Amino acid sequence: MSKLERNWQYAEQYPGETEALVRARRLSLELGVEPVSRSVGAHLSAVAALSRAQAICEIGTGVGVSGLSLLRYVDDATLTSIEIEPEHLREAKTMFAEAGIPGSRLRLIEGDARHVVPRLNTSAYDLVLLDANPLELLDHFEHALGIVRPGGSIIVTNAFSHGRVPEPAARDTATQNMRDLLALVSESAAIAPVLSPAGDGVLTLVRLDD
Ligand SMILES: C[S@@+](CC[C@H](N)C(=O)[O-])C[C@H]1O[C@@H](n2cnc3c(N)ncnc32)[C@H](O)[C@@H]1O
Repeated sequence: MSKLERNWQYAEQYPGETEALVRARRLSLELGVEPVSRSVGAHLSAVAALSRAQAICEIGTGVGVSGLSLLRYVDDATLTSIEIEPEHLREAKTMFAEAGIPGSRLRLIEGDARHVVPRLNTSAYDLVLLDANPLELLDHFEHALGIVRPGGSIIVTNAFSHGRVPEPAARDTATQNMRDLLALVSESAAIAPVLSPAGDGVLTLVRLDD
């Protein structure tokens, strides 16, 4: 194992998780839904806390690992979470309830985020997480830009597209979408981007003040 791989592995094993997170992660893996990794979850928790997020939106609820991470240190935040698969949303509801998150802090919406997000309030969210279908990434990003407030952040998971983004021979659509997004935000005067190698890559984008 190279030094970089050892660093990466150490970082993945480092964060402690709550019992609720451990339970949700186990269920997610059992159901074949890829949850955010431990270090990515810790990143989500820390960004939400650092930005004192009150209104959070996530696209791709899955079984709730990312949602529980986003809410971990922000007791007064509310989470709007959108999921297209009824079964995933049902399991996530159970995970949130078992974690003791009151229903008043959750708005769980079943539907296609490409139709749901454009109906949400504009510039209303402190933090938006994109963790859904990579083939729809550019649509989700455009809609996320509409709902995040100036000074707020958008976080994109799987920014290495399972290791393919840095691989020049990889030309599949999901990988190309991610490369297009990385290029777009690195050239934008309206966004401060940071790409972290946590998990399969986390891209954090701060929408600068207008
Ligand atoms: C990688 S999983 C999300 C995992 C979750 N964020 C977690 O860490 O526990 C992606 C999820 O996005 C959902 N999804 C895919 N396309 C979607 C869309 N257009 N709108 C809403 N959800 C979508 C999938 O059904 C799946 O549950």
